[in-house]
Amino acid sequence: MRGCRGSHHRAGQRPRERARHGVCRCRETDYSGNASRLRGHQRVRVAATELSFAHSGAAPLYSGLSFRAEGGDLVALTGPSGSGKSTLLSLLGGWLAPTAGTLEISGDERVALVSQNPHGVPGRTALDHVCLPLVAAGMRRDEAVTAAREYLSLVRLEHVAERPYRMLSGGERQRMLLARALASRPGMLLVDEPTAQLDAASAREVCEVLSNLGQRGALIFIATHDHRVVDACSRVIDLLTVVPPAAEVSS
Ligand SMILES: Nc1ncnc2c1ncn2[C@@H]1O[C@H](COP(=O)(O)OP(=O)(O)OP(=O)(O)O)[C@@H](O)[C@H]1O
Repeated sequence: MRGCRGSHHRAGQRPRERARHGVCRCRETDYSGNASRLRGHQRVRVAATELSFAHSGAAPLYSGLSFRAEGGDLVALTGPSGSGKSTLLSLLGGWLAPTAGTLEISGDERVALVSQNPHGVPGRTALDHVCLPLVAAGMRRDEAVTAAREYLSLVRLEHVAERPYRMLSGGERQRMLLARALASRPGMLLVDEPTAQLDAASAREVCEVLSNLGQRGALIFIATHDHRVVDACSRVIDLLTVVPPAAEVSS
């Protein structure tokens, strides 16, 4: 296994290429099917220093945004619509580069994104979806099935493992995609508005799952408007206060 290199995203630097579902430049060869441990990677650390970002031709979304976070943190990104929550996820994922300041990421850089609108293959089962990143990473199919069942159980979906995607509810789809993202064993998990499309009961289930995931060692950033999601998080970065001055980071 080869270690991940740390990276700086500096102002003016081209965003690096990165696969959306947690494939990094290191080789991950140790798949045992045990869903409960992170192997061979140091916990990710993120340090944003005096970060500014503006989309081309637009006013800055934030300037002077500074925060630190590391594996095990469950961080809510809050702020009104248009304050730049999804944009900050893209900066953290390396798909955008800061306009000024630095975003330093070291340790386990593997990243996975769960987007706001769940997508899946209608006829494929939940189990198939979670197996995919495991098989793609070289795991044998039978081992992948065992591991995928563990990830599904982590998000309380073992009972729908054999159900096709088209028959899953909105909340089940979100949780299944969280399980699939976790199956790629990211150091950092980026989640965009996980409860936006959900009714109260499904949103509560997703919050409970997110709260448990925070204890697994990955660094999780969640862009959200939902106070229930914020309550499930251990830290909050409020972008309301960085349009444009300084971020308020509370524990
Ligand atoms: N590619 C782009 N080019 C120019 N402007 C963009 C681009 N992407 C987003 N924006 C603008 O940047 C601002 C921040 O968008 P972003 O999606 O990050 O906000 P948000 O806080 O996640 O919003 P919401 O809560 O509504 O999802 C918005 O005004 C949006 O229109």
